[in-house]
Amino acid sequence: MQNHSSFSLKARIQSFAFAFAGLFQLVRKEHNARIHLLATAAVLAAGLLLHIGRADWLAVVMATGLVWCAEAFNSAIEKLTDQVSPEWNVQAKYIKDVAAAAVLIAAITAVVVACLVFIPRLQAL
Ligand SMILES: Nc1ncnc2c1ncn2[C@@H]1O[C@H](COP(=O)(O)OP(=O)(O)OP(=O)(O)O)[C@@H](O)[C@H]1O
Repeated sequence: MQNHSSFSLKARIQSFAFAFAGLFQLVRKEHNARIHLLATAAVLAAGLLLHIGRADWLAVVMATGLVWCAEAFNSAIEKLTDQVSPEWNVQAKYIKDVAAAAVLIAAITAVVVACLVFIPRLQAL
């Protein structure tokens, strides 16, 4: 824990370092994150190959970021729940299922965006 009374550039830079370490841990430990990494690489490659436009890139980047955010929060909530309630508990089940639903919603959104962006491009080939 740090003293938050005064602004410190060093502390801000350290916060970024912690956040990047969290991202690294997410990819290293969470199997779903590796699937997201593959999907992100595939979508970026498809965007470059199919020369999608600026508005399409905006949608693709937003949808991809949404999935990564949801996965990061879901993983953190899972770990926190395991810490607070290691035994089977109906509330723990609810919390984990709803957190997982956030990833599902984000993933469905990303699939819809990918269909809207890429299907017309593929049809035009
Ligand atoms: N302590 C618990 N109490 C009640 N149900 C739980 C508990 N832990 C897990 N569950 C149930 O099992 C499901 C899977 O939980 P788990 O923590 O294994 O996540 P997961 O979806 O397998 O995530 P990942 O594959 O990323 O590890 C939860 O969505 C929930 O329904």
